[in-house]
Amino acid sequence: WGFTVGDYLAERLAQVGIRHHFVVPGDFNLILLDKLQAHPDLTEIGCANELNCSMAAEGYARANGVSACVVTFSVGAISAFNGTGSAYSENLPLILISGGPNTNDASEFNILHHTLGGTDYTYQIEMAKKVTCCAVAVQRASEAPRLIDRAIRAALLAKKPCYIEIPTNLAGAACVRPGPISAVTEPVASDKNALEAAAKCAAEYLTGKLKPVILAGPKLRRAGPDAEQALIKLAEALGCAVAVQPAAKGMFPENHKQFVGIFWGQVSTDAADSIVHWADALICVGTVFTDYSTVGWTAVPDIPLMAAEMDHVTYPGAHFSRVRLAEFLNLLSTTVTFNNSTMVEYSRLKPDPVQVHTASPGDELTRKEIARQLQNMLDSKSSLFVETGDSWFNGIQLKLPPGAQFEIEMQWGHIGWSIPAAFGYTLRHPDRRTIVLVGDGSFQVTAQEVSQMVRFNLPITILLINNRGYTIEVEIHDGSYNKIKNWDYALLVQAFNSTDGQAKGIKADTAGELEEAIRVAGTHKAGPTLIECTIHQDDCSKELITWGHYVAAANARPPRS
Ligand SMILES: C/C(NCc1cnc(C)nc1N)=C(/S)[C@H](O)COP(=O)(O)OP(=O)(O)O
Ligand SMILES: [Mg+2]
Repeated sequence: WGFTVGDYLAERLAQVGIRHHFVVPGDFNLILLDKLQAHPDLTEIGCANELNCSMAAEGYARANGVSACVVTFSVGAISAFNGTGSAYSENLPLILISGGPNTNDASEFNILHHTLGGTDYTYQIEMAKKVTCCAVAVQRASEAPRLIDRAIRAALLAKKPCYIEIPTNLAGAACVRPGPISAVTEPVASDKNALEAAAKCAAEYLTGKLKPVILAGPKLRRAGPDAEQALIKLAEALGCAVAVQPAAKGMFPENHKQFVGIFWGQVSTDAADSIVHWADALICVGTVFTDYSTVGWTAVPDIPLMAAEMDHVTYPGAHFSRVRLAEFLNLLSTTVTFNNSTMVEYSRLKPDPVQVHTASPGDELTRKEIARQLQNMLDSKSSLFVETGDSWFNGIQLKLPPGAQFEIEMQWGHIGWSIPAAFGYTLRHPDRRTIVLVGDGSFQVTAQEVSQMVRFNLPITILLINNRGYTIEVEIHDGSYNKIKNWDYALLVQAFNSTDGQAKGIKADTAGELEEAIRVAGTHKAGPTLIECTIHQDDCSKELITWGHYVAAANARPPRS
C-alpha cells in the first residue's frame, strides 16, 4: 500500500506540530480522513457541526500556533468559513481542508449533491480566497506536494488561514514523499539593513521626547512568544509605562511593575488612558485601532505613533519592511535611553485598590459577586476565555495573576466562539484549568460542543451568565429582537451525558450557591461543569453601558452626502 496524497498532507500537518485535527465527515472527505487518522501523530477530533469545528480549530491555533479543520465540500466548508474568518481576523494559521468533487465531474458537466446544483465547482475556492491568505485546489496528484507546501508555508508566515481542496478521488492517489519540513517552516529573517535603520530611526523618534509610553496590541502574541519576551526587555530598558489594548490583555504580565492597565478609552482600567493621553511618544507594538477598541473612535491616540508590527516598522516619516518584531524589540532594548517619567507620573495617578463587597451566602447573585468569585478562582494555571457580551467587560476588569492566560475574540466577535474555542484550546493544553465566561445568548449558538468536552473528558468550567437575552445589544440599541427563549442550561448539559458522560450542570441563584458550585467544579476532573448563574437582566457593567453609547453613536454617523 503506497504513499498517497492524503499521507502527504497528514505528514505535513504532523511536521508543523499539529497533534489533533478537527473534523466533520462527509462523502467528499472520507478517504482523506482515513489517511489523516492513519498518521501516528494525528488524533481525529469529531465536532458536532462545521461552525464549531472551525471555531475549535481557531481555539487550538491559539494554544498550538497552527491548526487543521477538515470538512466536506460546500455544505461543510461554507459553515467552516465563519471560523476561518475568525482565524483570519485574529491572525491565526488555521489550515482549512475540504474534500472536493471527483476530478471527472466538472468536465463531464455532472450535477452533484451538496452543491449549488450547477456544474461549476470553483465557487468554493473563490469564496475561500476571501477568508484565507492562500487557497489551492489539487487537480492532479503530481501537483499535491507543491500546492500543499505552498499553502501551509503561506499560512505560517502570514499568521493567516489557508485553504486546501482535495478531490475525493485524489486523497488515495499515489504521491511522492515530502522533503525536509524546513522548506515549509523556516521563518523569513529580518533584512539586516532594514533592522539597523529601523532601530536608528527609533532613536531619532524618541530623541527629545519626555514622556514615552509603550502600547501593546493583539498582534504582539501572533508574532511569537519571543516577541512577548522581547517587549518585556524593551520595557525594562526604557523604564516607561506599558499599557495594553483590550484584545491584548495578558500579553504583557499584569503583575509587572510597569504595567499601567488596559487602554480602552472611557472604559480603561487603572490609569491607562490618562497615561497614554499624557505621552508625547507612543511605541505601538502589534496594535489594532478599531471602532470597538477605540470606543467608537473616541479614544484614538492623537500624537504621531511609532508602530512595530509582526514584520515591519512604521514611523511618522519612514517605513521599514522585513523587520521581524522580536529582533527589532531586542535590538531596541540595547539602544534606547532610560526614561521612566511616565512611571513617575503613574505612581501619582495609580488608583487605590477598590474594596470589593463580599455578598452574604443568601444574597441574590449579582454580576459584581460573580466577578469577585471568578477573580478568586484565577491562578497561574488558569486560562480564561471571555465571550462577546458583557463577559468582555467583566473579563477585562479582572486582574491576571502571573501565568494566567486570557483569550478573547474581539476582532471577529462571533457570539458562541468561546465554547468550541475553549474545547480546542484545552485539548492542546490539558494541563491548564480552562474557564469560560459566556452569556446565555452566545451559549445558544454553539452549545453542542459541550458534548465534545464530555466525550473527551475535559474538566472545563463554564460560567454561564443568564441575564435573559442579548444585553450588549440592548445597551447599543434595544428592541424585541434582543429577547431569547430561556433554556434550562444546567439540565441541558446533563443531557449530553446520556449513559456514559460526566458533565455537571449546576444552577446558582445566590452567592452561596455559586461558591459551592465553584468548589464542586474545582474537584470535578472527569468532564465539564456548567454553572448557570442567574442575574437580573439589567445587571450589566457600567463599562458596557458607557461603551455601548459611544459605539451606537459611531454606528449612527450619517452617510456622507
Ligand atoms: C447578539 C449579539 N451580537 C451580535 C452577533 C450576532 N451574531 C453573531 C454570530 N455574533 C454577534 N456578535 C450579542 S453580543 C449578544 O448580546 C450576546 O448575548 P449574551 O451572550 O447573552 O451576552 P450579553 O447578555 O452579556 O450581551
Ligand atoms: Mg445575555
